[in-house]
Amino acid sequence: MLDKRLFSFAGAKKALGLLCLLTFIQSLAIVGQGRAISIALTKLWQHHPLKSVFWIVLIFIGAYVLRQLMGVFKEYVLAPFADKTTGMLQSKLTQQYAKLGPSAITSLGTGKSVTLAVEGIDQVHDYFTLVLVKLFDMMIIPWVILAYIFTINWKQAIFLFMIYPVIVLFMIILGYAAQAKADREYDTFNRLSNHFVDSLRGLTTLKQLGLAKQYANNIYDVSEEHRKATMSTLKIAILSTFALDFFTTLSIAIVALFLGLGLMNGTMPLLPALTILVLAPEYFLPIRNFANDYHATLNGKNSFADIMNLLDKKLADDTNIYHSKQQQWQNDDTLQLQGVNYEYPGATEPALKDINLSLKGHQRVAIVGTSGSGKSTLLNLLGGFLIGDGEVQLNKQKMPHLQQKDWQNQLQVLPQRPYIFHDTLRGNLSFYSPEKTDAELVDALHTVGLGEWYDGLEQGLDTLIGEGAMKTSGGQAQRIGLARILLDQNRRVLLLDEPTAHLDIETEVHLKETMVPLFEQRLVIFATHRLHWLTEMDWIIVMRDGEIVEQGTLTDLKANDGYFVSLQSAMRGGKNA
Ligand SMILES: Nc1ncnc2c1ncn2[C@@H]1O[C@H](COP(=O)(O)OP(=O)(O)OP(=O)(O)O)[C@@H](O)[C@H]1O
Repeated sequence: MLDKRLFSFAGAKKALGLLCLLTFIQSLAIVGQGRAISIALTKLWQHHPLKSVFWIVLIFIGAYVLRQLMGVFKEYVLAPFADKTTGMLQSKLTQQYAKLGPSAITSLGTGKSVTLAVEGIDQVHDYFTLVLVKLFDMMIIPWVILAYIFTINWKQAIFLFMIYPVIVLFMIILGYAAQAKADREYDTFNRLSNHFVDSLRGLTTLKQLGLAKQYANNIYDVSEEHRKATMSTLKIAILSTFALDFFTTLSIAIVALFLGLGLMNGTMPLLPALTILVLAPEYFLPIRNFANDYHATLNGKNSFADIMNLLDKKLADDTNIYHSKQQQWQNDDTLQLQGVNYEYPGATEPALKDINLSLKGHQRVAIVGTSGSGKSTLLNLLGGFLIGDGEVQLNKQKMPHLQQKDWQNQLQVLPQRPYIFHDTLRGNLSFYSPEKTDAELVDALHTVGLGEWYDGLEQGLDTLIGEGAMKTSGGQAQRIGLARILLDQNRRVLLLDEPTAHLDIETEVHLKETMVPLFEQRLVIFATHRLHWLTEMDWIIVMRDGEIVEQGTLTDLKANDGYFVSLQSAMRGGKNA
């Protein structure tokens, strides 16, 4: 019903303690209000003058006002707690995304990650403000009322006490049914978010392939599924409201019947009978309110659980084991992997199996293999973005993984498509090296072959680029990525994940001229399909199905006449190498 992790937040105990106190005062006000109206009505029924009920009506009004005021105060207590906690959750969640890295976002789905951090947080806010109040009402108000009724007529109190678990049982059964439906609704909503974001990002590809309409139908199908899931949750919600209303009304009717019989045969005076009758609906009201809002906040409960599970995900806490002697990767520095395996969460097969390799100094290393052989996974593992098992050594120093600050501070990464942020050209070039002057940035642009393009920009380095601004071509984005590397001479380990895979051969040839000089004085690890790069490399690692099947120099591998040679002939452009 309530996630225990809620109590671990700062201020939770104080807010909940206050909520408890205010609800208790409110329950006394409810009893006072019921008692006062019953006394007033009894007096009037017994033909007392109107004047005689003046004070008691005033007490009734006072109790009523107190009850409403407590309701308002409860919101005042809870709203700041919910605002503060959800604000903190949102910032922790975005920080956690950054810490978990791109592989976690990919497995969660970009759409869901964004929805969770925006809409999910709003749902959690509703969950906090609605459910907590109703839950405390349910835990306190009925029992104060029952205790008071017990002092008036213990038999009626026992009847009300006995009927309560029956209603709770109904609520639990319907709650379980609603939870299952709401889980499906939440699932389809997340799928819809992922589909929608995916199709927006891949719109160009979809248009090019003429699949935009088919994909739109696909989104329509998922949204229909979501609509149906929402409707079936609502059906359960309405059914449960009806069932609870029916049973509570029936229980009140039974109480009224016994009270009426008691009045008729003279065993029960009017005042206590009327007091019990007025208080009986108040006794059931909190559980009805809780059940009504419970369905509305199930998505908030699911989002809260998802957010907390993400925040509870274990991060590597041993990221400071490696201490590099120098700030820069030196020619005698070494990196070794022994028996390293990696399996993606939920995968049936490991993506990397028993990896053994040894790299040294300013070596240029290529990783080759067919698609899906594990090149990117190995590169991500070497960069410390994925953590596998097995032994890793940096400069003969053993460590459990490569998510080491001192190692990662030496890395530069050039992926297939460098991300161009929605920022000025200056910001996009210099966020790794903000100390660079404009002249140095312009120099770097000329070096990577963007001089002509830059000269044509009216606003120069102040030109806004990226999404929602001036678009850059694949080749231009790749050159901007290269300029970033060029500008940061401190980092001396270069990880390249098929940086030219999406470029035409002409652009690739031009880029190659700029890239090769960057390989000087660096440890270069280059995953590639294009075999013409291999002549630039000192060492080649050949992968198949997650394993390293061969490694050596190009000459050695050719002479071996093993898997590499058949791979080479299977790949187009093999003649280049
Ligand atoms: N995020 C992921 N979750 C689950 N499995 C994954 C994930 N990324 C890759 N894999 C699987 O791991 C294996 C290795 O993938 P990887 O991307 O490392 O291959 P690759 O050699 O780089 O392929 P390509 O040349 O096509 O980029 C593949 O079977 C792939 O399906």
